[in-house]
Amino acid sequence: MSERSYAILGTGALGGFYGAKLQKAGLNVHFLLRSDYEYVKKSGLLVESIDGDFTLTQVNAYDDVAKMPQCDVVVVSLKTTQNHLLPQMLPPVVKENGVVLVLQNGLAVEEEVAKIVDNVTIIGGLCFLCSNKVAAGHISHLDYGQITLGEYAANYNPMGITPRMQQIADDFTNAGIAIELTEDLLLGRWKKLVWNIPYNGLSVILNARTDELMANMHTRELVEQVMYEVSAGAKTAGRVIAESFIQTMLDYTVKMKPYRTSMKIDYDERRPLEVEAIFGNPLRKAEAAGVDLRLIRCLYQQLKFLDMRDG
Ligand SMILES: NC(=O)C1=CN([C@@H]2O[C@H](COP(=O)(O)OP(=O)(O)OC[C@H]3O[C@@H](n4cnc5c(N)ncnc54)[C@H](OP(=O)(O)O)[C@@H]3O)[C@@H](O)[C@H]2O)C=CC1
Ligand SMILES: CC(C)(CO)C(=O)C(=O)O
Repeated sequence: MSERSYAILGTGALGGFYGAKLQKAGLNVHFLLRSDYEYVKKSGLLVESIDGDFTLTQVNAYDDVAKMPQCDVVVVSLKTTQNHLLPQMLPPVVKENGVVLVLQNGLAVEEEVAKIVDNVTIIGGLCFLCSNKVAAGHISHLDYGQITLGEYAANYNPMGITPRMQQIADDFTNAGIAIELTEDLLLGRWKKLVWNIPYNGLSVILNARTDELMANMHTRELVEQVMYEVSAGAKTAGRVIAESFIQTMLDYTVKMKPYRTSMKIDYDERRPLEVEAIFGNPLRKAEAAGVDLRLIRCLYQQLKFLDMRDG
């Protein structure tokens, strides 16, 4: 059994799910909560999952990072809209030579983390997970769950497969979470954006689920065009996304259960949208390389309007 301790910063749909699985497998896990703190401290966490439901009647729950022990691995699972809190949250909770594991969607979060903490390994994880928090301490895992891990280095230079990645992968695998390792985190992040940019954006702008976007020939074509533009964005960072990958993402979504994307759920719940991490950062990176991603800019501008008006 691994001796590594884990801190989960943001016990929601994703952090609550993976953190609960790690604790169930016997790891020492510490959960930071906000509105659910009192409930979870008293009653624990319930995970309803396609892989089998389970309850953790006792969890280490905290409402303040200052009360948490320093941990070997700190999982960042807040929405990126809360990342302005990371400079206060991360330093007290991560051990010297520990790991910060960023499991959020979007681009360039690892760069932000690197400005906040020294002497730590930063690993990014691309999560193919469909999970929602449906009530206090109650997570509903609907589909998938695989994480692709990649280690961060300055300028996103590819790091290959490192022993630290392997150790974390072992902990997650032992907890029943499927893990893939990537030698190039930046390529992994752009590949994840091939899905998130068209579906998260269009689901909000057009008030549509993934199956609706794929069933209509006009939106199906638009999704594909946006995917190709994401691939053009990746190219500005020197990363090549194969055409076959775009086809795979389209096929994967057709086969997916009709899904309300995470951004659509946030919009419907009147929560802030992760527009900057998922759309703004890729746009700015491409722009800095002299390329204007016009379709993505058009989605960005509409999402900013909706986020400011309704969020
Ligand atoms: N859900 C999914 O299936 C997937 C999510 N992702 C990504 O994972 C990240 C997390 O998303 P998700 O889990 O869905 O979001 P959630 O909103 O469900 O979870 C975030 C949690 O962070 C908590 N939180 C926010 N601010 C604080 C604070 N100051 N102190 C303590 N806790 C805080 C929230 O508490 P409160 O309950 O009070 O709001 C919430 O429970 C996002 O980047 C998302 O894009 C990626 C792939 C799939
Ligand atoms: C790809 C998917 C559906 C699950 O990982 C997702 O990232 C999202 O809804 O934001």
